[in-house]
Amino acid sequence: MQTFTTIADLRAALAPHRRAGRSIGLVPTMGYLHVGHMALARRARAENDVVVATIFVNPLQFGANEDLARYPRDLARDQAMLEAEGVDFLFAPTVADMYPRPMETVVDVPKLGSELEGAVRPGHFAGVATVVTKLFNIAQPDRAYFGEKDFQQLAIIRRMAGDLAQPVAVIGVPTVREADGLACSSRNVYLSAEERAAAVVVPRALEAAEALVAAGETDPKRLEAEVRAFIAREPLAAAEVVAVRDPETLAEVGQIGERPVLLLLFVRFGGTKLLDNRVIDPKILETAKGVQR
Ligand SMILES: Nc1ncnc2c1ncn2[C@@H]1O[C@H](COP(=O)(O)OP(=O)(O)OP(=O)(O)O)[C@@H](O)[C@H]1O
Ligand SMILES: CC(C)(CO)[C@@H](O)C(=O)[O-]
Ligand code: BAL
Repeated sequence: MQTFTTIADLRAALAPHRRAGRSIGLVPTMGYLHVGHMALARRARAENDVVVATIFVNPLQFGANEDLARYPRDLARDQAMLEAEGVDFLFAPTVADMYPRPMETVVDVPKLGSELEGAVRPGHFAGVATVVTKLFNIAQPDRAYFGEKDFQQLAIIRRMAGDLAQPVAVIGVPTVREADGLACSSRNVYLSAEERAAAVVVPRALEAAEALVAAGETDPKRLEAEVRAFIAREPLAAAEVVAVRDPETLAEVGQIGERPVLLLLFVRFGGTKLLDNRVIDPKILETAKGVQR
């Protein structure tokens, strides 16, 4: 695997492959990689001739009081992990390589980007959309891979790529979890031992919600309240976002019944944010009940 830090060097490495008609898969990350990132890399490896991973802790998507300076980093370990997955090129620019002058241009998906996590982190999703557009322009991939754990981010990137006719297929990859169900996340390293043990309440809350829907809950507001109460039983957890939404549009839903719904969680443990979500399909739950009977 070759590592590049400048836009020009990555483009020069990709040019002969593009001329030869080879497909390019892109895996954008902020580094400090874990098995969730590896699932993205593996999928990209399986579906493309050339795989490019990127590691860039993007200042545009961090708020003034967020963890930009202390975001975990370990380039040597990340390189070894990507190499083991058969990634061809790593693009790991510095902030000066990526943004040689202050960015004047912003890509924003303002409606989707200002609610849920976006309401708690103003400007965050515009920073994401802007850097992802720039990464698309730099690598010009045929396919780009993003985790479903960051469900709202994936929805925003899909919408952006569609609205702007960006010539890339945006592919979502299912969430990879630790043994106890907690979604793998780079920021999990911030958790103290007590917080890590308590964090299992997040996947458990998703399971509890599914059980409530299976038992007949149809009111999204009541389900949200029940999930909030479930999380509140864990004293170290502070639920910022508990939302039942349409999985396609992220719009609010009137009733849980015919169509699948998304339950989206953003829960803080101390200063650490954890995201998780689950698509709950009442029809499948109904069928499963029938099979058990
Ligand atoms: N557990 C996971 N399973 C699948 N994909 C994941 C998982 N965690 C992260 N990803 C995806 O990897 C890509 C890069 O994410 P990022 O580098 O921010 O990692 P992260 O673990 O989500 O970090 P953070 O803890 O900062 O949110 C994103 O598309 C993200 O959705
Ligand atoms: C997509 C991304 C790499 C853009 O900086 C980041 O938001 C992430 O790691 O999810
Ligand atoms: N994984 C999403 C990137 C962020 O929280 O900044």
